[in-house]
Amino acid sequence: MTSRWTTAVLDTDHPGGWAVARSPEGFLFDDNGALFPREWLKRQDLSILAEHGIGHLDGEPVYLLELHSVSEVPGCNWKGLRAFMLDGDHTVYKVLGYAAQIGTWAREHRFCGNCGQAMTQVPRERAMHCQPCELRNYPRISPSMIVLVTRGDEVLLARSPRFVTGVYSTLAGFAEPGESAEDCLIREVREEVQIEVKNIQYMGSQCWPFPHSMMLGFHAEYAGGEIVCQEDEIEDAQWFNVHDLPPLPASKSIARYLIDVYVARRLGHAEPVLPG
Ligand SMILES: NC(=O)C1=CN([C@@H]2O[C@H](COP(=O)(O)OP(=O)(O)OC[C@H]3O[C@@H](n4cnc5c(N)ncnc54)[C@H](O)[C@@H]3O)[C@@H](O)[C@H]2O)C=CC1
Ligand SMILES: [Mg+2]
Ligand SMILES: [Zn+2]
Repeated sequence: MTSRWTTAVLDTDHPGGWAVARSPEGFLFDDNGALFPREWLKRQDLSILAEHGIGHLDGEPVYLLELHSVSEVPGCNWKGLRAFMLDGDHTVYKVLGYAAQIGTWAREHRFCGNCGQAMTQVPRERAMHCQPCELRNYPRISPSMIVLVTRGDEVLLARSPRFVTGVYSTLAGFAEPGESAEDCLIREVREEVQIEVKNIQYMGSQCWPFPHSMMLGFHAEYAGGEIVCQEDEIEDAQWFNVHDLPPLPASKSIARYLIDVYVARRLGHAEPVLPG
């Protein structure tokens, strides 16, 4: 199956195509969604900080207008990326997730971190460049491990104080320099719940644009210890029976996929497919 959305570095001097607009309050949308005819969108009263050509959707070029501030566009509203993830077309959410990461990265790399001078976009490449020190910055991607720890019919799920009320999810955390994926997973599980794990198995990966994670998903078996929640990070953690699960994360997340695969295996049901 060919993908409907492919990323590319497009020349902003070319007219036409679709555009999305992003302000501190999220993406602009109307009854037709978040993609607007680009020439029409650029005629609206928007405070444009930068324009980026980001890829092709169904063969049509797509641009991002990154705005300084929110503005009124008749018939339109603004909403955050998470709302687009929770309802709406998954491909459009992927376009917006990519747009959000490129927009944030370019905005936060307007000046060189080494000498403080203004940086410029490298033509035909997704990079910011400082001429005096020859420094190049590329979009940031942070590897993060996410793991479902299981013990027979039970799965270990936890709550962060940041989660929606009642929702429990798998354990996750960012890799530190020098760590392997397995080292990171073992450390995160120890830090967050003081549990030891064994038989670590890689399950799949997913790009997660909150803010710029590359989630590597694993399954691991319980090897020892009693649950002790990390102060401030983990509000509650429990072993849940696969027949009696709490409210779970959003259906397209890798966290949910890891849980759904394990439950399907225990119950002998067909396994789900990881959303891209
Ligand atoms: N797609 C999914 O199903 C899920 C994704 N996640 C994502 O996994 C990632 C890691 O999860 P957390 O439990 O929040 O991580 P975590 O357990 O490592 O704690 C987060 C803290 O780590 C620090 N940190 C270290 N390295 C960082 C980096 N490169 N970028 C940002 N903060 C860094 C910050 O102080 C941050 O507050 C997040 O992006 C989160 O949104 C988490 C659960 C489910
Ligand atoms: Mg964590
Ligand atoms: Zn510099």
